[in-house]
Amino acid sequence: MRDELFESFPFGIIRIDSTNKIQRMNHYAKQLTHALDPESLETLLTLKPKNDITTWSVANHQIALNVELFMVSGDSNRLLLLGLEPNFTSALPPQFERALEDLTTDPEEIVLRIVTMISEATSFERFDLVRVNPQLRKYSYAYSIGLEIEGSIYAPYSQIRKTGLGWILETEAPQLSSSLQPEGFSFSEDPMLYRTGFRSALRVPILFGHEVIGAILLGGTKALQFEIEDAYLISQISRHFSQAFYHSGIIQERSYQAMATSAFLHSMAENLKDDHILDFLNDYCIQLQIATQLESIYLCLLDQTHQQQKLLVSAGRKFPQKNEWKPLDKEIAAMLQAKSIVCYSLVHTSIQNTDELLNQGFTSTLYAPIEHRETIVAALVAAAMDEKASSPYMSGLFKVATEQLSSVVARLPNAPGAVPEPNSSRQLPKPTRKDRLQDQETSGFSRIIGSSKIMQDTIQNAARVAQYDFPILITGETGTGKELLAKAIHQSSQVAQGPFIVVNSAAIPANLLESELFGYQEGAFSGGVKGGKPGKILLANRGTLFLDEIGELSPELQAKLLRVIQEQEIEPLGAIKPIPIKVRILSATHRDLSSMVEQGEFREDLLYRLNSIEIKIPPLRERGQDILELAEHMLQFLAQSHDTPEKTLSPGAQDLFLKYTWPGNIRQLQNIINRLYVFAEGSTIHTQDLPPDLRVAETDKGHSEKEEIAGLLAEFGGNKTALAQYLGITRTGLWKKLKRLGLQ
Ligand SMILES: Nc1ncnc2c1ncn2[C@@H]1O[C@H](COP(=O)(O)OP(=O)(O)OP(=O)(O)O)[C@@H](O)[C@H]1O
Repeated sequence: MRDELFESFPFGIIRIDSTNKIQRMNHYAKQLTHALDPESLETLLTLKPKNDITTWSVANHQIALNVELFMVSGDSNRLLLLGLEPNFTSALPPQFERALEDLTTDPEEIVLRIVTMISEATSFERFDLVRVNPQLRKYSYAYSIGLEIEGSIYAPYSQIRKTGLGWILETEAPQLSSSLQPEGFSFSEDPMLYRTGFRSALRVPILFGHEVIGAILLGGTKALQFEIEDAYLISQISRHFSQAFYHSGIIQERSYQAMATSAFLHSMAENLKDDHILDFLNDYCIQLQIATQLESIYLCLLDQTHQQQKLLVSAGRKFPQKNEWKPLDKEIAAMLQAKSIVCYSLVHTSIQNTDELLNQGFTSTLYAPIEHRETIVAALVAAAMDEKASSPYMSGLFKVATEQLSSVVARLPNAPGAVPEPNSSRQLPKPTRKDRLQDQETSGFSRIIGSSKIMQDTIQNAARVAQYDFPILITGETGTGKELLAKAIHQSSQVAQGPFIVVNSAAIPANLLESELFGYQEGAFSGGVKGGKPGKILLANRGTLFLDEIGELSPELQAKLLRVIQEQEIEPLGAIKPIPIKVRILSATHRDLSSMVEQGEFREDLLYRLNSIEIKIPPLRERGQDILELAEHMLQFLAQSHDTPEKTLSPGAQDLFLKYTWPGNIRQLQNIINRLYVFAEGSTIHTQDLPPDLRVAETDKGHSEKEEIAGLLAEFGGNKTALAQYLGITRTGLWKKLKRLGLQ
């Protein structure tokens, strides 16, 4: 892999030792030697230790040299890597670039792709991916795999300068310890690495703009295991994914914060005494009003039949409303009809302006529904004397606020007349555990769209078996909703309160899957936390483990998994004794496991263990009107989340949607809908807006999946990456599909 890159570029490596003596290490490109005149070397020595582009005037012509600087520790030498090609510093072998093409913001997926790429680029016995936040002076291990290090390699940020990570943070350049030896240790963690058996280390920064936002740390058990070319290649890889890594870090941080906040709020709501609920809601409105600087916020309870409303608590400028039941305001009625936030504004002519509050000195208002068990039970209303209440920002904030309030408001009975008076000490019923389970049950399966008989039967079967702890095997083509169904089963199961852990056997490189599933023995590990790395099976303890693409499991792992199921215990790598576990196993595959058993590719005993009940999800083409329901749902969602007018499919377009075979199922449908939402003009999507292959369905009714895919492949000029993206499936998924259809 590495050689492919280097063969295609003229480049050379020179060593500058501490006495400024220059030594050529190798020269793939003869031209570069021209650059090594004394004057140029002076210039080189002034460069900062990070990649730079320098232009030399050599002989009669100018050459632009891309220069990368690396440090090889053990001595104070620097290595310079020089390239002649104008795009030398951005080049990456095509297979790596392709791995970055399918855009994703899923932090886990990005981390996995990085691990896969690095493991394809070079061999190592230990890999750490570190996220760094220089502003907050903190760092964390995003992923670690490989030999466990003896001792704690974690250093507090204040002492980070002594570590290899600190060095690359300061210099923004890679660091290569080609031969770790006690006489030549450079960093505080080197003795521990050496004791563990590592003989070489490579540390590469991940730069985003001018900032180090992370690092890749590799350990090797052989001296000279990594070379300067590895450092260069990994720097290149890191540069390509740095943006995705940066953004996924932000997303992850936010989702952690959101989860923590929601857990915090839920537990507060749970422990709130009944006679404190109104005080809580009152305080909440006051805090929200102070934080948002809106003039007025109030919370209104609705009766079960949605005929009446009642002011419950308010903050800021008071409304001329009493705390008693009255017929619905028409804005609240509009909110109920839209089942989403509605805004009014004096200024935006596009927003229909009928709000009475606007006549009372307010210029914008917002009405946000609070739902419980999919029923709107209250409204959070805001009014402002500027445009703030009708801004998309405020809608986003109120969406979160209403979701948070839902569990508190749910504790108020919402029948007319049954509302406790403020500060009353009347006891309200607490939701029971059964209530909560029922709640989740509705939410899990209700997220699955499809009223076709075949789909309804499938959902019903799944809901029925969810309550038992039998292992379930979910089969179906790629993108049919296997994971969605698995999650719904978990949410309706006895272990709904436990974790739902997903392992996609196809997405994780085979050599890393074992530790991903089974984890490591105890000892210092990521972030210096004692206890090793728990595998996903252990993480799923008292919950559900969803093994996606189970057909991709190697024979060794099949055997180990079988043992886990039979013995109900796991043995992390290197552990002294097994750990007992209780996990509900759901698995999924798009492959025919029975014929894999016949071919000797899948263990029969494991198959019997996994599919005590099989649920087959039909492909989209067999679900009739579901296609239109899903399309409509996706269009509505896009319009709502972007605050734009809704688009609908014309009858002709609907017809073509029904005729098409949807080889990529719902993922493909989502891709097409996204594109139509962006590019189709006007509020109706017509047949001519549809992609060509859908329009072909108009004339060619007897299209088979094979013909469909073959036609698409030709249309994309054989570019499988582009086709996989179009179908909304991974390249591995496409490869399997082509193989199945005999098109490979
Ligand atoms: N019936 C459905 N209603 C709403 N959304 C759906 C439905 N089925 C699938 N989806 C959505 O389609 C996408 C693909 O679904 P999912 O990942 O569950 O499919 P899968 O069969 O597990 O795919 P793969 O085999 O490729 O892993 C997801 O975004 C999912 O939320």
